[in-house]
Amino acid sequence: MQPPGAGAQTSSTAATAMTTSVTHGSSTFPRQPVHHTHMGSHMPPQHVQQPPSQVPPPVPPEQEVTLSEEQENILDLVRRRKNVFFTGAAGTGKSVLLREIIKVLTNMYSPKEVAITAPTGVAGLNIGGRTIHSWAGVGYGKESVQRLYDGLSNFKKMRWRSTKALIIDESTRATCYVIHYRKPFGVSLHAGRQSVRQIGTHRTVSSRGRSPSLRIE
Ligand SMILES: Nc1ncnc2c1ncn2[C@@H]1O[C@H](COP(=O)(O)OP(=O)(O)OP(=O)(O)O)[C@@H](O)[C@H]1O
Repeated sequence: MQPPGAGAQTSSTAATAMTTSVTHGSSTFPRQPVHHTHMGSHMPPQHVQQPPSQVPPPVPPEQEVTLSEEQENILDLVRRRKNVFFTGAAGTGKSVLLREIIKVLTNMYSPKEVAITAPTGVAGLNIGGRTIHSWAGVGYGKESVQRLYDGLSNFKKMRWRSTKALIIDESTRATCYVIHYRKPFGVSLHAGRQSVRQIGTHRTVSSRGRSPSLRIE
């Protein structure tokens, strides 16, 4: 699944493993190019086998992860402040990569400047975040931009303005967006350059014949 306007450009690494493409200036937010990556045909899904023993094994301490070349390439795009969309089949290492992305972003910016979100509460909790609707403070997001904006509390407006990077982890769709903001949200809203037109669910968006995904324009 790709947002509207996505083109295709083969990545320099692992030609069979993933493709990377960049969108330019369509009506889809963000306006910055978005790198689209499909992860992992070289990494087969992993099936965890439970040991036959009755005694559960001790929980190992969190270990340093050595990322695969594919994961490292995507992380590098994030380090270079590129907007990234990545997807991949189950077990291809998206969650491991996302944890590293969060570490990089919270070092690059500050933890308060990184919004970690997901379309559902459970998914949000899995990554230490919250729902995109709750973070944005827009409820179901069905109203016009102006009404949504007018309904934001000062606290929420401040949160929008101070956010430097937005992560939307659509784990149920095996996709993840990482979006850097060069301009503060609030200013952009006022300037009308980058605006929230709609934050909707699959149903509200697809019923308008657009991308079947949570979408920010
Ligand atoms: N770079 C890595 N080094 C070692 N193990 C890894 C690496 N990346 C992923 N794994 C392991 O591969 C397995 C699958 O990874 P992960 O859970 O991140 O995949 P996923 O794509 O998020 O899967 P799902 O879509 O099912 O949630 C896990 O056991 C994880 O620890």
